Amino acid sequence: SITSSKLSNTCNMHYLTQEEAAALDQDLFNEYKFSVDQLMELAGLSVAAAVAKTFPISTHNTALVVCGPGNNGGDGLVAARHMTLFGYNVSVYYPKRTPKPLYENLLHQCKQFGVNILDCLPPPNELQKDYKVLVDALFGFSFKPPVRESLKPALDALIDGGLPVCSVDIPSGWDVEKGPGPDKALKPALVISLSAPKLCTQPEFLGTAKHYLGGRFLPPGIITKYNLTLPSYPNQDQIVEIC
Ligand SMILES: NC(=O)C1=CN([C@@H]2O[C@H](COP(=O)(O)OP(=O)(O)OC[C@H]3O[C@@H](n4cnc5c(N)ncnc54)[C@H](O)[C@@H]3O)[C@@H](O)[C@H]2O)[C@H](O)CC1
Ligand SMILES: [K+]
Repeated sequence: SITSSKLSNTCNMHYLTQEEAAALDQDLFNEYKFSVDQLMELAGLSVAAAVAKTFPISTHNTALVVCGPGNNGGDGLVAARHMTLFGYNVSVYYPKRTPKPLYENLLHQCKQFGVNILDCLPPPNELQKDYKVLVDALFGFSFKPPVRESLKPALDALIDGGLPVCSVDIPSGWDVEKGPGPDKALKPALVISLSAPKLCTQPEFLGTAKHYLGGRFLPPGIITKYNLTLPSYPNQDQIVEIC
């Protein structure tokens, strides 16, 4: 039945702690010799694929991607480029830029592909005028609450924009393990867990949000080491739904 397949898809899933997520990431770089660009490209591509599947261009052709200072923001820059290739009209808001070639190059590529880079954020109540969907690439698994003042307006835009939000890896502002705090929290419509889901993406926290797994790059040794029980990706797909 639908119920039992839903249970089998989530009940025995191993959700990562913040420490495990960081250790797994480090293993990919140190033990498996991946470069961050390689993984970010696949992560960002899977984000774009999940957004397009959930909010098709036929109904949601304009998107704003809000990017933070770390690799979660980098995934957002990659996703923005791929969404442009898919035909979306994409804008990026990237208020706190880290001066590293990786991010500078990704931003440069966005510009070359016709992504509109915003200097300032429209007030939350005006976002609905220009956009149909928001992508939350503000914070990922390294976030420690509470959010600092400088990035609060960016988070508030995602919370108060009145638009569906697609969160990259975790919903920004949430505790990576404990989920949304007692204060006003983001309520995403879609979460794309990258490589493996973190504790805050358990069904009790996500409620009715759609949940996809992306970042199809884990070597078998990592799956064994971290006891991961992940759904299998269909065919050549970059994403798989976690029901
Ligand atoms: N292994 C994988 O699956 C891969 C995932 N990727 C993505 O990388 C992020 C994690 O990236 P990381 O650079 O470690 O950190 P974050 O982007 O989560 O954020 C760090 C950034 O945010 C600042 N910050 C932290 N706490 C706060 C706060 N309370 N207020 C304001 N700012 C805060 C911090 O100073 C840093 O600047 C993962 O989630 C995936 O999205 C990789 O792309 C590929 C491999
Ligand atoms: K996020």
